[in-house]
Amino acid sequence: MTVTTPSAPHDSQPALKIALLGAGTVGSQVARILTEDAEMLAARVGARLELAGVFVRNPDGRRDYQLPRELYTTDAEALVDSADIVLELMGGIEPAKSLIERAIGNGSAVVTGNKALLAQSGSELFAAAAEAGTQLSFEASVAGAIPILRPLRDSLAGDTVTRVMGIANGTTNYILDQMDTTGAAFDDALADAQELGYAEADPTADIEGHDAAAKAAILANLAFHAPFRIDEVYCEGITRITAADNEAASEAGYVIKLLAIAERITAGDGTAGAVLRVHPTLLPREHPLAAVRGAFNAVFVETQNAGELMFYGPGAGGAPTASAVMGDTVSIARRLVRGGAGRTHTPRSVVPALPVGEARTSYMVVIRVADRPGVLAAIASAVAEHGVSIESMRQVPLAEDDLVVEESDEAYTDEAPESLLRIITHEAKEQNLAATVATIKELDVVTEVVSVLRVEGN
Ligand SMILES: NC(=O)C1=CN([C@@H]2O[C@H](COP(=O)(O)OP(=O)(O)OC[C@H]3O[C@@H](n4cnc5c(N)ncnc54)[C@H](OP(=O)(O)O)[C@@H]3O)[C@@H](O)[C@H]2O)C=CC1
Ligand SMILES: N[C@@H](CC=O)C(=O)O
Ligand code: NA
Repeated sequence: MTVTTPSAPHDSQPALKIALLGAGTVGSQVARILTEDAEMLAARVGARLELAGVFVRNPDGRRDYQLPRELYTTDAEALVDSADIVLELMGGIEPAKSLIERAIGNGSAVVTGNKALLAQSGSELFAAAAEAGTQLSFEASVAGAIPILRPLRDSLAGDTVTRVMGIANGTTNYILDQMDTTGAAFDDALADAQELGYAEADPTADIEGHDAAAKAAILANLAFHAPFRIDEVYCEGITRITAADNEAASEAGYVIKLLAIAERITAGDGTAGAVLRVHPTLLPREHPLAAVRGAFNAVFVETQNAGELMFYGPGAGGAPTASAVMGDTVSIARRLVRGGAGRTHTPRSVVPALPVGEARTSYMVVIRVADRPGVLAAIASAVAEHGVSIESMRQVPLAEDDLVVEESDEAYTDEAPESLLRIITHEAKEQNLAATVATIKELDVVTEVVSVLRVEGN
């Protein structure tokens, strides 16, 4: 599609120059909105939003939404220096960080969706924007189109947020949902997510949990008004999930979701802090998060006064994310027209990140055991040894053809039939649960640890 930039609405209106860095999945949709909705935006802002240019690697590349060729440039510095508002939609750390710093140094406002950058260098960028008296907005960086960051920073600023838990990565939710509902293979579902524009340029960030971890750090930063970085987030992706995990989840009435959790806790030594964690998690099928389909996201926020809030909507995709970018852009543009200092985010609280072992959670452990007297007692004793109590234990005899009997292994004779034992623990400290699994693995009545997954929402 090729459009000519429409004649500027209301030439008498002042114009704000917009620099667009990146014209991929999200940037091309922002270009579309700036072009097709120019009249509406000008009326809403009180000034025209004039696209000064688009920085890309390949100015002759084909785009989802094609602007006139002369708007595309590889001279990022000149473009940034010409703009009132810089929209950074490139991704990656460099040159995005240097260009954002350049824009802030010029006193220009910045809008970004770059969660990887903010989770690594957000504190210094927020400080630079505050020092320059300009605005750095980033609603698109977490949960796509969902307005979650502004409510955390502003609407809930007078409350105390104690926990944030949600599905914050659309690509992995799409993959898990496709595998759960259609039996799709992992690789096929990932390829679809990439085709649909959900995945990062390098989808390893999605499937290994790094994208969700970056978002957990940003959510915690705004929820707890304290700086957090991605290297303070415990992170497990979905690539370790096995068919046995999926079978165990389904058999027990659960669904597996990749959850990002940031929670205020007090450690065993009395230190008040926060644990930030991302990992595959079992949710009861009736839990609201279990019903989140496709690339949608949903975030639960627990607070002292407002109670529990839930935010839901598209977490990925060009147009939904562009909506969040444009929300920040219009908000900034209105302030530039009206005058006044930019709204900055300067996290002042000190909330130390605590090790994941201090978190309280529960586990579902599925093991294969020899079916003989004393097995349950041995398991119960191993669990109790670490101060963990069992919520439920279910034994399922294994049919003969379920057994893979190795010739050389005398333990697997006809005299010792086996069964699957599914244990769901009560909530306990992560470190005690992990120690319990390690002890169970060593028991001679246990022939295999089939599945170990954390459980939420029981
Ligand atoms: N996709 C999504 O659903 C969401 C994405 N985001 C974030 O938004 C940002 C953009 O994502 P998305 O649009 O999907 O990414 P794409 O990979 O689709 O687009 C990236 C764009 O930036 C340009 N670009 C990248 N690196 C450079 C460079 N070194 N020099 C010049 N141009 C460069 C590319 O140019 P060229 O086209 O010439 O290669 C391309 O136009 C990322 O930070 C991402 O994490 C946030 C929320 C949702
Ligand atoms: N790759 C990300 C894009 C949005 O942040 C995701 O899948 O959520
Ligand atoms: Na958002």
